[in-house]
Amino acid sequence: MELVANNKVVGGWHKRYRHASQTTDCEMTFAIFLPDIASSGKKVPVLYWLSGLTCTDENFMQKAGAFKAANALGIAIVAPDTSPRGELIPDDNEKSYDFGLGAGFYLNATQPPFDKHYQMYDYIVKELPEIIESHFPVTTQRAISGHSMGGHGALTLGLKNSDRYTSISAFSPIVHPTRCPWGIKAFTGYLGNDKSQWEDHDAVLLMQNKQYTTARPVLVSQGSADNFLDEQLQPWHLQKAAKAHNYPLQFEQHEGYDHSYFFIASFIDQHLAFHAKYFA
Ligand SMILES: N[C@@H](CCC(=O)N[C@@H](CS)C(=O)NCC(=O)O)C(=O)O
Repeated sequence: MELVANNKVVGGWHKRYRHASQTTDCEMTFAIFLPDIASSGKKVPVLYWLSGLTCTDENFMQKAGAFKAANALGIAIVAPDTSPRGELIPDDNEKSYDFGLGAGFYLNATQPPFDKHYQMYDYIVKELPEIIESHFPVTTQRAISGHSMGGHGALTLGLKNSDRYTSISAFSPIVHPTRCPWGIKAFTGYLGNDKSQWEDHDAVLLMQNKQYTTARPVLVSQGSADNFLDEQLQPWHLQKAAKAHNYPLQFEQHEGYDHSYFFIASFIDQHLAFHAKYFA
């Protein structure tokens, strides 16, 4: 693992690492925030943060303003990239922002030419935690959160791996990707035309079909002035599924907030406190 950035912040450390990933068969970069108590050797729990379309590990670390609260709560935060990267990694022919590089959708692609490297599900759920837990002073307590495409990732990975994550949260998530343009485009490209293969990656369907062993608590925050709300995000589908199945979903709509990191920066402390409750 190569250390590519090392910044002291609020008494803790922000670090970026590059490493060869066996899962995505390319070099990957991730960032980790370690609170100050980790420096004295105390092991801390980890929140995995999954970013949205066009992002890298840097967006959250630079814009969310999560360090002070994470430091006070004694939580490490890991922010992976949103897709495999590099010259040889296949991209969308049109180089659009919502498919290919920067848009891995946190699933294992089955369709060539994407299947070789776009294995983000296995990278996030298996390979990355193994790396984190063997190199850093962390416990095996994990929570998962994310934004937009990363909110979809947090919900689907969290629901499907309720033995691995104690709580789940999301900002402005894509909740029903089998029914919105971003999801349909990504699932067609990565998973093919057989829609039965898509169901396993749709938070609403996972909730409806009770595809979880333990109903881990979920917090979802959504801004009312989000320009993707009606066409892409449609959180009411998740609210309806949760209600129908008595799933512990805490859904909060916030007036006037948009889709940006200004919204995330406004409520990240609340999300961190939510996760800390279940780490305890
Ligand atoms: N039209 C936007 C769509 C992408 C977008 O809004 N991305 C969100 C996640 S879905 C984001 O976090 N962008 C990066 C940032 O704000 O730092 C663009 O082309 O950048």
